[in-house]
Amino acid sequence: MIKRNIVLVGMMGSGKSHIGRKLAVRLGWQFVDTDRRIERQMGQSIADFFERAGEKVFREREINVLQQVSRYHEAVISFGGNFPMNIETYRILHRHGYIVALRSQPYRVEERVGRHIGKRPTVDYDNLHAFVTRMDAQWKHVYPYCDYVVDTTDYSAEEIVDIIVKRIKGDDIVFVSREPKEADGHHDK
Ligand SMILES: Nc1ncnc2c1ncn2[C@@H]1O[C@H](COP(=O)(O)OP(=O)(O)OP(=O)(O)O)[C@@H](O)[C@H]1O
Ligand SMILES: O=C(O)C1=C[C@@H](O)[C@@H](O)[C@H](O)C1
Ligand SMILES: [Mg+2]
Repeated sequence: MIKRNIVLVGMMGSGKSHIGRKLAVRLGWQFVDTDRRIERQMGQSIADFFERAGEKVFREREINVLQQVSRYHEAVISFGGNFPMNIETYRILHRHGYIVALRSQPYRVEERVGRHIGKRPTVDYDNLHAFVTRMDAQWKHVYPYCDYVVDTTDYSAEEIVDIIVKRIKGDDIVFVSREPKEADGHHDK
């Protein structure tokens, strides 16, 4: 299989941003976090942008970022936790991206998401358990379409990076190197 990049998807708090950054460092690739990119483009936090512009505009911005970054070479791309995974977005991701889904047991997601009250605009912090249970049920339908699924409940970031690196070295994937004209030099923090 020939790919250009690795995309990390999964529910909020599964560790996409945390792991993605470290995976990119390990591979010597660029790192893109769609949330951070939107925050940079809009000059405000996701929570503020979402509140001011509304969900529709936020989702359009996410799709716009998806179209920009899905063609990158040698990039680890971490998506937002509410990123609309449907047939259309899946096709765009799958064309150039090796899709790694991060999943975690709901209790761990509750623990991680509950650490930053207010950061994630659509989370119902007053009923976190029920919210995460619903999210977990929705994501279960997405995993079968992904190239690889890693459970991050009980592993450190370093261990998860090791698991992904081992998998991509053994999974008969060739990652096409970046062409100079497409390199944009941006690294998301
Ligand atoms: N394997 C792990 N071990 C310990 N802590 C972790 C691990 N993965 C993530 N975390 C912590 O959990 C929190 C949520 O992680 P992170 O922000 O990476 O999730 P995310 O999947 O990017 O969420 P979102 O979809 O909202 O962007 C962070 O505080 C992060 O440091
Ligand atoms: O809809 C939401 O509440 C969110 C959307 C994504 O960008 C997430 O990454 C963010 O943390 C929360
Ligand atoms: Mg994130």
